Formats: sequence, structure tokens, C-alpha cells
Amino acid sequence: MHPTEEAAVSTRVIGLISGTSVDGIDAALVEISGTELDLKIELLAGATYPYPIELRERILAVGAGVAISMAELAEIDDAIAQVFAQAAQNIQIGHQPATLIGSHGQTVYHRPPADRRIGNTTTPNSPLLSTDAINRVSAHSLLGYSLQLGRGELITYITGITTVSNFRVADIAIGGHGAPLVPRVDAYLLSHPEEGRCIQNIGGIGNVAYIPPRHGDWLSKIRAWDTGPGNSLLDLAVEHLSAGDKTYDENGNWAASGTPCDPLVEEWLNQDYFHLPPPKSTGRELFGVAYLHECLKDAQAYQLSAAELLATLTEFTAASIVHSYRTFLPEMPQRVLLCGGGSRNLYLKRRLELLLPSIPVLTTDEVGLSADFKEAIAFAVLAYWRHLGIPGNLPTATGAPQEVLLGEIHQSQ
Ligand SMILES: Nc1ncnc2c1ncn2[C@@H]1O[C@H](COP(=O)(O)OP(=O)(O)OP(=O)(O)O)[C@@H](O)[C@H]1O
Ligand SMILES: CC(=O)N[C@H]1[C@@H]2OC[C@@H](O2)[C@@H](O)[C@@H]1O[C@H](C)C(=O)O
Repeated sequence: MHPTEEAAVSTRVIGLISGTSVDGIDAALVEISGTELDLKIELLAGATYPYPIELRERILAVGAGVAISMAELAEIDDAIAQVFAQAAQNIQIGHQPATLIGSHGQTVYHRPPADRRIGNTTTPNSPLLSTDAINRVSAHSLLGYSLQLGRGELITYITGITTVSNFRVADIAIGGHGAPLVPRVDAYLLSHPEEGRCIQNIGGIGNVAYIPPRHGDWLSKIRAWDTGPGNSLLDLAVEHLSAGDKTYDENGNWAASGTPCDPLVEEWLNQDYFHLPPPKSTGRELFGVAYLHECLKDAQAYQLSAAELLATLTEFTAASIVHSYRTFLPEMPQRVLLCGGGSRNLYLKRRLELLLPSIPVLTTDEVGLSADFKEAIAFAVLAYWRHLGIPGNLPTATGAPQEVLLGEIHQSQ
């Protein structure tokens, strides 16, 4: 059957992801029809299932670089697959069953490819290589590497539903970053005929998709990249400042009771990552525990209170987003649509509004797409595209030289 004929009938798909905040598994049950410009989704159910505490701690430790044996890695891989499969089963309760699952899994390691474009520098997470050295080492060592745990074949076995997983590797194998992948879905679900929009996800890490008005060769003009920290530094700081009592700054209330220290924000924006042109991607390897400790050290000179420190980190997060728009976008957007948990941080949203005068800052909820479950929905769509033979990456977002089919299919029996 031709892909478009098959797509005329809607398909019930489950999207699963646990992001860089490692707070739990976001599951979305969606009805999908159409393919690209006619793509339609209906969110039938969305829920977040928290990780068992011990598993979350193990994942965070692995993500922070704690060495583990291969046996432990295998154990964590299967434990994650089991909780993902359980999430897939739970989200279907009270609904007609799904026929396909798109499971992103849990990122535990992400290394962007070494950057050939910038003479003798590389991306921040790669060892520093001179142009000569780059030419000497094999092409393979220049590739990125991204590891998502929660193997798809086990999810298929437990749920009995065909599962697509390992979405990032095909893009990475041809030289892309393998991230961000959601922008192609954003393009078809959130583009506007007349309006240029920035879709800003604020998860653990922040990422933007700039989508120009939908005419001419708009698709090739989309730009997308990881903007830097989302909630990662804020969450780590809150945990540190509350001595483990709190895991995040609810609605940004704590930060809102302080005042940002502008010289520190300026200083922090000098970091290499913010000056590296897109395509670019990052993770907790860069914006994680060690990074926060550097920030805390820098802050000592200013003797900031806890509230002032959080206000400063929140300002830094907002400023890194806006700085990247002003530096790398061909034109400023006419509207910004926020999604991800950080869109619930009202103080962060207010600071973004202040830094973007005259540009409305809304959430994707306000244009009909769930801000909480957009990523899970996107992986349902990516699995559906894989199933229909439609590519999922956007070369302008990942830096890959071409479009590719994303994901490995684990067929149910
Ligand atoms: N009401 C709220 N107020 C402030 N922050 C919030 C609120 N709700 C959620 N958050 C923040 O959102 C985070 C979770 O966001 P989200 O689930 O989008 O991240 P993620 O999907 O793990 O990350 P990524 O998009 O990088 O993969 C929490 O850790 C918290 O910091
Ligand atoms: C390697 C990895 O898991 N990257 C995530 C992370 O979280 C936000 C940002 O960094 C983004 O690049 C990506 O996630 C979304 C789902 C994406 O691929 O679009």
C-alpha cells in the first residue's frame, strides 16, 4: 500500500519518553491521521508515571558519569524497558488498544559530533582536536554518540505491540547530532501560514525550533538547536539549597522572591556553548552537577542569598534562550510558544517576556497542543512516520547531510 493511502485511516499510537529531567515517563495515547501538511493528532490520554526512586537515582548517577559495569548497564536497560512497557499498558486503560508504540527511551549519554566547521575547535563535550588531528583520526571518531536505554524489543515483548525505538542513531551515523528530533513534528503541527514562530521546549535542557511562515521553501528555512540549560541547573540548585527537601522551584516562586545578579548572568553567557553556531546539541554532560558547582563558585564573590542565586540562574536560563535567538535566527519570531515543564515556571516565563518585548510568549496549550505531552506525542508521530516510510529528521536541525528514516522497528508476533 502507498504510504498516503495507509495514512488515510487513523492509527492509534503510544508515544513514550523520559527526558533529561529524569522525572518520569511521559506517555501519550494519540490518534494520528494524515502524513505531513495534513498531519492530524488527537491526544486521547496523557500521563506522567514517576520512576521508582531507586531507579531514578541510578539513572542520574550514570548520567553524571559514575562508572558502572556492563552487567549493571544491562540491568538498568531492562528495568527502564519494564517501566516504559508498564506506562504503555497503563495509558491504554479505558481506551481501545494502540497498534504502535514510539519509545524514545531514557538518554544516559549524549556526545555531539566533533565540529569540522570551526577550524581547530570542537564542540564543548568533545576532546579538543586541531584540524590536522581531525584529518588524522578516522571519520568514525568524529561522529556523535547518543545512548537511550529501555530496549524496544523488550517493550514489544511485554506489551505485544510493535515498538519503534532508538530514534537518534540513524541521524548520528550519517554525521548528524541525532537531536533535536521534535522540530520536524513541530513544523507540521505548529507552523502558521503568516507567522514566524519559535517553539521553545524547556525540559532539563532547552531547545528551540524556529518555524518561518508556511510558504515557499519554508521547510528548508526551519532552524533548530539546543539552547542550553532548561530546568537542569535550577532543579539541581533547588535540591542543593533545600538540602534535598525540594526537587524543583514550583512556579518559580522561590526565584521570584530574589533579584538576579546581572554581572554574573553576563559572565556566564560568555561560555563557549552559547557562541557555537547551530546545528548544536547538548545534555547534562555539560549542563549538569559540575556546571552548577562552577556557578556556585562564581556566585561566592557576590554573596548571594538562596533566592538571589535562584533568580540569577533563572535569568541565565532565560537570557541564554533569548541570546541564542538574537545571535542565530535570521529574524526574530512573531510569537514564542513554550512547552515542557519549564513552561509552568511562571517567573521564568515572565523573565522571557521581559527579554522579548513586543513578542507574545504563550504556551503550546494555547494553540491546542499539550505543552506537557508534546514530546511524547512527537515520538508517537515519529514512530508512525517510520512505519509509513517517512523520514523524521530535519537536516537543518540535526546537521545531518540528508533526511533519513528514524528508529528501529521491533515487530510484535
Ligand atoms: N509548576 C512548575 N513550576 C516550575 N517548574 C516546573 C513546574 N512543573 C514542572 N517544572 C519543571 O519541569 C521539569 C520537567 O520538565 P520536562 O518533563 O519537560 O523535562 P524533560 O522532558 O525531562 O526534559 P527534556 O525536554 O530536556 O528531555 C521539572 O524537573 C521542573 O523543573
Ligand atoms: C540526546 C537527548 O536526549 N536530547 C534531548 C534533550 O532534551 C531537550 C534537548 O536535549 C533535545 O535535543 C532532546 O530532546 C528532544 C526530545 C528532541 O530530540 O527534540
